Amino acid sequence: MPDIPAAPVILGNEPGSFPHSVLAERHPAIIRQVREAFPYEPRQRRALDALLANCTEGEIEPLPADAHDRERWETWDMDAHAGHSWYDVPWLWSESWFYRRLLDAVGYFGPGPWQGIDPFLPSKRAELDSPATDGELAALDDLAGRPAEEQARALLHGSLWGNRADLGFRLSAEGAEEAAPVPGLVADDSERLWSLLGTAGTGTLCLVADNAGRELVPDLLLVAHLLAQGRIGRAVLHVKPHPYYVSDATPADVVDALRRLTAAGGAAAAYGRGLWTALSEGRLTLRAHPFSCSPLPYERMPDDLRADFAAAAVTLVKGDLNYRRLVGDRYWPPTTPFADVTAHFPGPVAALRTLKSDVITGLTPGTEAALVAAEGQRWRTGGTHALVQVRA
Ligand SMILES: O=P(O)(O)OC[C@@]1(O)O[C@H](CO)[C@@H](O)[C@@H]1O
Repeated sequence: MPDIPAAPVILGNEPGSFPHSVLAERHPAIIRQVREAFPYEPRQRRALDALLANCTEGEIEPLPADAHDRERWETWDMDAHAGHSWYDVPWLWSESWFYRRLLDAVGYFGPGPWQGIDPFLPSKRAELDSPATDGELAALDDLAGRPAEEQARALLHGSLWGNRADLGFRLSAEGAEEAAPVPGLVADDSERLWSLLGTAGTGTLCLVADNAGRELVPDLLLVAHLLAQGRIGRAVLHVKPHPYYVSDATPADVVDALRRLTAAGGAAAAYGRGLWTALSEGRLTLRAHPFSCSPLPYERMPDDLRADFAAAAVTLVKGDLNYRRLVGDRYWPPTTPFADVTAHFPGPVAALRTLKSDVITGLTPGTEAALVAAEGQRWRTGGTHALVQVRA
């Protein structure tokens, strides 16, 4: 690891800051949304009310002794943070804790009849079934006639900007898409990414997915294209083991997306069938590692996950949250080299992300200055800029 001075870890305790607004406003809005989405029973409603009070005014309370994942959370710093306000521990930690406690409140971990029912399913399904998704899938018919190179670039672009389709983000950023119709890339290492993916590859691509629906669909299309073109021999798709950050993709969401593709007809269905076959033949593998929902940076990933990434020709890390976990959720000076903050990662890594939180690295001084001159600090969180950053 290069000797880079540590930057301050982001906490949520500064009123007026973006992290504070997530804890004080976004989380209560998510609780309201979940309450309305299902006919939850009185016990669950009481638990959601208790969570609302606890997450906004209370202290972190350790998981009960019989919780199925208590030991795991102990290794994930639970005891160190217990007794503190949600605002005073690392923001990354508080956010993960929120989703863990929300799933408890609705009975997701069971036992009981609500076990395994995804509280975010209605909003995920609505997005997957939307006319916007129809339009995106229909556009694949035109793309199918273009040269493979052009298809690959279009699909990479789709996967990158698909990251704007994040349902939690939309709760507090309505209108962001309209605000910047031609948003810019603040860093673009895509040529380096293509050189890692070669033209005749037998290697493995790991794709660490982010959101379901309109982000996961283009991610899957990209994987299907790379497999079909022989640029990779195998792909491993890392998704979340349980619902998380509202719209994050789980194995069930992958199945929904594949059904959506195969039912769409045309080129979309051909992609869908290709992926279906790849899964059944073991050329595409799903992984739902517990660490994917951990409140910690990837620097602390366990050995089995490290081995997965080490074996990949390249790991594509999608989205804002995964970026925060990849580089460390810290107030880095924006010109801190991306290669330095990702030196811990066990293989070539590429980040594809729209900017939705304060963390940023790898900018040139000129780019940072131009962004600040045009927008103050709004470019960091507005979701209107994106990046492709690669450490080979
Ligand atoms: O990871 P994603 O889906 O791109 O974004 C997740 C996100 O909406 O949630 C966090 C705040 O809760 C921010 O990091 C980011 O804005």
